[in-house]
Amino acid sequence: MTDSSVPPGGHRSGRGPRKRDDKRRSGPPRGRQGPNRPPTGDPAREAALDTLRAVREDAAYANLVLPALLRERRISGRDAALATELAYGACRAQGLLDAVLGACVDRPIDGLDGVVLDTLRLGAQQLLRTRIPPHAAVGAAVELVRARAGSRPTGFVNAVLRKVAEHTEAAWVERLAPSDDLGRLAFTHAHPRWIAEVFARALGGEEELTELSAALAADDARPAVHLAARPGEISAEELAAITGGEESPYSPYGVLLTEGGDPGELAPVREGLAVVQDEGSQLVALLATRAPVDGEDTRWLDLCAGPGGKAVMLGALVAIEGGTLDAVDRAPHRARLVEQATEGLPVRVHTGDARELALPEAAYDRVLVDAPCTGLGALRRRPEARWRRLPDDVTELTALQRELLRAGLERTRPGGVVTYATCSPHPDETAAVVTAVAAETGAEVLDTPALLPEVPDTGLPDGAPGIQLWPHRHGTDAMYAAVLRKR
Ligand SMILES: C[S@@+](CC[C@H](N)C(=O)[O-])C[C@H]1O[C@@H](n2cnc3c(N)ncnc32)[C@H](O)[C@@H]1O
Repeated sequence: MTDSSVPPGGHRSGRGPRKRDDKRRSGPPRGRQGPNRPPTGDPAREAALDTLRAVREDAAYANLVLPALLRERRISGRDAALATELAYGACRAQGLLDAVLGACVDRPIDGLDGVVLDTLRLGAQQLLRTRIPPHAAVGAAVELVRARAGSRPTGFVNAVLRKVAEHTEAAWVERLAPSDDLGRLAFTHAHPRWIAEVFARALGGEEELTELSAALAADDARPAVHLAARPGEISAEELAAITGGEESPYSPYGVLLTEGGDPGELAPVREGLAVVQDEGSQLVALLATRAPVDGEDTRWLDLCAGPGGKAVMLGALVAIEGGTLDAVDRAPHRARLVEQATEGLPVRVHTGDARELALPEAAYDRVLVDAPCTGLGALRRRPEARWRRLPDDVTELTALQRELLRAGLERTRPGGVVTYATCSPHPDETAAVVTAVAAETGAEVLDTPALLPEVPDTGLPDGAPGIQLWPHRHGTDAMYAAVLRKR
């Protein structure tokens, strides 16, 4: 199970999610523009528009809304691919599209009617970031807004999109981008400036603008889909042969899918022999098993396990050792997902706060703390997230991250190891947490890149502890991990 398939419920996926929204987010959008509107004969753009509305009005997650909507409306094949490209593309590029639209409209675009704004974003996305011919993009937008809001806004939508079409994306960037290098790169690759600053810090400073440009570009592209073979059940070679994919470059369990389509429908996934999981997550689970420990190595603990992607791999690997894994999650629905994902493995699932749960102290040989984080390393998978996250989200999370890492160390026996991981490269959530907790507790931070020697270029700048994976370097999410030994 990838982090992308995670039903959002933790802190990682979106700003201040309200629990009661989870159900609504996972279903197709309803309401004014819901099922009763007249069809336009353009199911792909209608689905994309409904997704943008749900994201804007309900703070929904595009990667949950759209698939549900495609299923419900039985949209498949080319229409499904087009709906996905347009909806996710418009969400990803929202800041850039809004800047261009703002230059074409003589009033603040925030004040526009919601349907009109969504239609304009969708139209601008097609004009600037796809190969759809301009007349087709503008015509489709006009028909869409006519079907949703009547004929009144059609002239306005037509006129604004014609202005957008006067320049290419590159020419708009030339006109509108901030003049400083970092601001320009952020604008060019449709990222908020603060996130570009965080990436620059994680890469070692603003001097390295070529690498920052590559990082932002890779983060703006759709991610590849990887499967993880369940250790002991099927090899990556067999899985690749069955699925027509390719063995992943680094993970011995990984398969890169080369064909489109719903990976959940593949036979090995349906039969529980493989899960959809980014190669970076596979490498973090693998890393957690790498540092040698003296003596027994059969009691493992996954303190933040939901929805269970890494718990499946750890459970399968500890089974081979004849051991057991305790898996904890605070959110009951995510703990249930861990139970489902690890069925048949020697895994006991506990629901509760990892900081308080009555688990044995100083008892585990290996512990994984895959902490809730901003998810800035998996923005490729959450199309709208980069515009929803705020710099302040980090402060709230780092206190929890430190407490969870401390809780992990308390449960570890002397000589045992704890792997701390985030799917964020934000230095405050990664090396800073590890350095502070190691100093407080006396834990030894191990040379983590040396534990994963087959993956190149994982070291952090200035000798900071841990490994950092990157989409532009490794083709994975930007996962961070560090291994500590309890003294
Ligand atoms: C990054 S996700 C874990 C992903 C998981 N390891 C996987 O590979 O599928 C973080 C998880 O921590 C859980 N969580 C947050 N605070 C927690 C706490 N205090 N105790 C236990 N779990 C917590 C969230 O519910 C979320 O499921």
